[in-house]
Amino acid sequence: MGSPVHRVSLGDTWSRQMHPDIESERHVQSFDVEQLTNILDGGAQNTALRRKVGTFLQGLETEATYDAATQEFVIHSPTLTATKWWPGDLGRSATHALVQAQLICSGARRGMHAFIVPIRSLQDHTPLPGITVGDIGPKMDFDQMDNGFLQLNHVRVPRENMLSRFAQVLPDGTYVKLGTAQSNYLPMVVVRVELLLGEILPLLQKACVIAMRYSVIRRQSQLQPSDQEAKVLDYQTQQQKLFPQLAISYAFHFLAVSLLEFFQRSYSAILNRDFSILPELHALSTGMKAMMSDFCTQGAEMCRRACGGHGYSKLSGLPSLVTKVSASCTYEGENTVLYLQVARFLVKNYLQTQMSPGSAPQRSLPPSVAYLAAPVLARCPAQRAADFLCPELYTTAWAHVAARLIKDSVHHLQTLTQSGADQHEAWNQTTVIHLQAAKAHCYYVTVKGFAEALEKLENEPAIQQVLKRLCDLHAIHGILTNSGDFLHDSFLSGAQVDMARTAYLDLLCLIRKDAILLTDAFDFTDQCLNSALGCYDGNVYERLFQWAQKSPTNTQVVGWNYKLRKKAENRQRTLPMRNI
Ligand SMILES: CCCCCCC/C=C/C(=O)SCCNC(=O)CCNC(=O)[C@H](O)C(C)(C)COP(=O)(O)OP(=O)(O)OC[C@H]1O[C@@H](n2cnc3c(N)ncnc32)[C@H](O)[C@@H]1OP(=O)(O)O
Ligand SMILES: Cc1cc2nc3c(=O)[nH]c(=O)nc-3n(C[C@H](O)[C@H](O)[C@H](O)COP(=O)(O)OP(=O)(O)OC[C@H]3O[C@@H](n4cnc5c(N)ncnc54)[C@H](O)[C@@H]3O)c2cc1C
Repeated sequence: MGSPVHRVSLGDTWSRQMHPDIESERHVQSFDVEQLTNILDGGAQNTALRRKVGTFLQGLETEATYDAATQEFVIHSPTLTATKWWPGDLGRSATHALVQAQLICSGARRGMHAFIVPIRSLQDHTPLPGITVGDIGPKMDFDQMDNGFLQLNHVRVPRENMLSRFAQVLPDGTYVKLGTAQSNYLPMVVVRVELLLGEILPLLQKACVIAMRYSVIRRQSQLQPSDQEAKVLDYQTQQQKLFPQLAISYAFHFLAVSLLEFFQRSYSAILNRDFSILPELHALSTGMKAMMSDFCTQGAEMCRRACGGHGYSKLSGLPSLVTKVSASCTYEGENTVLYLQVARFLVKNYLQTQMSPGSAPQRSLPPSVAYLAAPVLARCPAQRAADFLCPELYTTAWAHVAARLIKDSVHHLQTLTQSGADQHEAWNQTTVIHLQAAKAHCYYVTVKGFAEALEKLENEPAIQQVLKRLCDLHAIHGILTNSGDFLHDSFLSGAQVDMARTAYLDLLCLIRKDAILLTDAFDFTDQCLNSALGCYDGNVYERLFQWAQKSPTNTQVVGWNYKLRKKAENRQRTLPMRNI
């Protein structure tokens, strides 16, 4: 099989021939890889477009006080701790910033609004009056990015510089609200939704590609005494490390795509000032950002460790992927804070289901939490391992656990408030339980989303079959790693957990034969992977050796040692003469 030119782009001599160990993985194809890539991209045209272009955004925050006399906003960061820290491109490059600031007009605080603020001269790029700006210094990664700090000392901008789709300040300072208080948070939703597919998920997918390809090249020990050394991917424990990461990569892909579609459908309604959909959109985008960044970080680290010593080498590309994806647990909202936003949404909706008919106008629950009102199934009906390969069974199991944990968290909250605790204190004392409930809800959403995405692939039976195995694995992996939650109220018995494990181990064997193809379908170029372990052709050791030669220790330092030695020799020769 030849090397698709869009994947193999390093142009080195090794790329011209396939390593037989990776070539054999692609010899018999149970599905069409290009077709799966097209499905992931949402069509062949999008694949072609993606191969041409991988964006991102920024935001800021402080105080903006309206001065009606001059029709300007005075933007000010009043203390050292109000200094904005972190925005990308701010350190050296940006000429303007979009500042998220607390609006103060006619003496009242109106919440967060966005303002365009010029920060550097367009003539000589020096900071404008009142602006203190610079680079924040060394970071764990993103060295190429000039993340910056910004202080604004009573900087004046015209009234027109406030973004005013959802709120306006009239010349006399009258505040006109066109949306809800929450609509000013919409930009966070937009960025979070876009980051999932644009930045966070590809980092795990790349780590999977690298670790999977390396695992069919790396041979170590024997499976049978007479055999040649086995590919490490043939070890069950290696499969257990990597296949859940592959499954999650696909689960998150389909979920992020459906979230993007939901966002696009909702966005036009929001622009037309229908905000009814915003709470669910917020909860979904926030929960998915938190869950994806958590799992992608753990998954990328698992892939790194699955590559043994070479995974620790920067030439593998894996350390950089791990440190980059780790940042996503913090930026665009720290994950604990985000999960608690989801919990707030869950509590509200659960309480809605508890309202007695007639006590308040009943509204239907948003689709993602409709399970809270579904009839309760006390026991899982599974009787054999194969029953755990039924999407309806495991989706229901996840809904059951999420609903129980949400109910439990509300119960704890209510018990504390009924015993006289202040509402905020009661919330804080139950946040660990809320966090657990929010995480279970998010897992349920991914399982349901993956299963629904597969239903739409009925015209691609081969791809549907191979992806269903990943969907099953994702759902069962979660059940096994959280088995305590499923056993807690005897929804699952110990015997049923054993059945789930049997189904899980069988799936590892089935996924093994398609593992390389499933990672090929992500369609990363060698250039984009930038990994000596993960190139399409599998020529790992040749490339590692070649790349190691380029290490400064092997080039400049040799010359440097030589110069030092020469200098020392010269000194030895000249010193005695001087002494004379
Ligand atoms: C190549 C590398 C790429 C790297 C790019 C990195 C770029 C990074 C950029 C950034 O990091 S920009 C900074 C991002 N900052 C955040 O995301 C802040 C995170 N914090 C929060 O989201 C907080 O929760 C909060 C919303 C700021 C808290 O504010 P507040 O205390 O006012 O809120 P609450 O009382 O919790 O909620 C009030 C109300 O608003 C609803 N809500 C909250 N957030 C949103 C939202 N995004 N969209 C819609 N609605 C939202 C919340 O549910 C509450 O509603 P009710 O329950 O009262 O109805
Ligand atoms: C690589 C990178 C790029 C970034 N780029 C940008 C950018 O372009 N623009 C921008 O504006 N910002 C950017 N940021 C900043 C980022 O948005 C913030 O760091 C992030 O939102 C977390 O806020 P914080 O640093 O104040 O954390 P903190 O809020 O100080 O969090 C510290 C700890 O406190 C806990 N905590 C905080 N509040 C609560 C709560 N209510 N309940 C329970 N626990 C809580 C957190 O869980 C965490 O454990 C970037 C950050 C990074 C790392």
